[in-house]
Amino acid sequence: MSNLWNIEMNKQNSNTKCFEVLDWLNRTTLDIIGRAGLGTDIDSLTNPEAPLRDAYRRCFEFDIQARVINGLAAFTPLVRLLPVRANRDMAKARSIILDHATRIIYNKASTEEESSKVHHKDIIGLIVKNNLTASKEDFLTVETMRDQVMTFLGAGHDTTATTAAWTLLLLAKNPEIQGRLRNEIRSHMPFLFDADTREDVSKVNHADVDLLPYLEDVCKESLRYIPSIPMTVRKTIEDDTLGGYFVPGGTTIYLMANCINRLPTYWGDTANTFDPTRWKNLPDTYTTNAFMTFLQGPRGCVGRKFAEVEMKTILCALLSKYTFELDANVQDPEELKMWRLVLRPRDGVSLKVSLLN
Ligand code: HEM
Repeated sequence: MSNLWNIEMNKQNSNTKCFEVLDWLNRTTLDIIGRAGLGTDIDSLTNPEAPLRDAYRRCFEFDIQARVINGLAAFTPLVRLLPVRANRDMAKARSIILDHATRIIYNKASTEEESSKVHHKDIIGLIVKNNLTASKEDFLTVETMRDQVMTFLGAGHDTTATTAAWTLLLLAKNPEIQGRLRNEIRSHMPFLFDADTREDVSKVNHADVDLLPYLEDVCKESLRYIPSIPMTVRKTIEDDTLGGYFVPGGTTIYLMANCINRLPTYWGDTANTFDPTRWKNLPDTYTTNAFMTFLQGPRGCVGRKFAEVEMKTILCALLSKYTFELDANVQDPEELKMWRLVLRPRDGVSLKVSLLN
């Protein structure tokens, strides 16, 4: 991504340019989940109109018709049958994603013979390989594996891209936090700041983003402050009592991560402030379940560690090359938060990006 940004800057003979970073990050994380999760090159970075990227763009359309149809469909699924553009777009997007997922599985399966010899590292490669020797009960059908591919593609890129984009916005709003973070990255990974060494594989392979404590706190704080999945739904399986209220079995519960993550009851008076230092000084009222960005428990996000490492890696790569400032020509994206599967700004996140001196 940063190499492509440099090309764009060079075209304008400038060291500074405004980029809509959310779209760029979406393409980056789609390519990453393609390679790391599915062992396939999606190439949406070099080809912004790649069919898969286009399909996800359609899924997240924010125009008025899409908003009305999706809002109504939450209560009356029959609305999905109406012959309107928003439904046709969703159906087309679904068929493109299904088609890609099916092709990925068939490509993997066709190399089954060799796969027992190949050292697969991607998740689907490992699943296909495991299937070769799986017992009857553990054997996965092509349809099940295809659904896994679709889940990983869907769950595994937009969430991380949106969080990374919000983080860059928060860093642009807080230059002192951005500066402190860059200093930490410089002291742990000086090679990233030198054009001759930043892509040196032997150095990159030895770098460990989990060793940077302030980076950890910035990421956790950004994930707390703006959770990319702000709400999820569960149904109670039996009668229970919650916070003193009787809740009958079968009740639908809306879990509002964006509220819980900012409740002063747990986080104290500064709950509504973006402050990475809070993580070194949590109040006694804090509890693990006050952080609901990935949910908690056995049905929490299985990709949490992957997402955290991915986010940290992206931040190290970008902050070692650029500074980020607010784009004075656009409304503050935080004022334009909209929820459509993930909580993203209506017009994306446009930032002024400048090459570091
Ligand atoms: C910042 C990034 C991410 C956030 C905030 C996030 C958040 C979540 C949340 C809240 C859920 C539970 C949804 C529900 O049950 O209603 C979930 C589920 C899931 N996530 Fe993530 N996720 C992120 C990144 C990822 C990544 C990178 C992957 C894949 C590598 C991934 C894979 C999954 C899968 C497979 C599930 C379904 C788990 C299940 O139902 O048992 N997620 N995620």
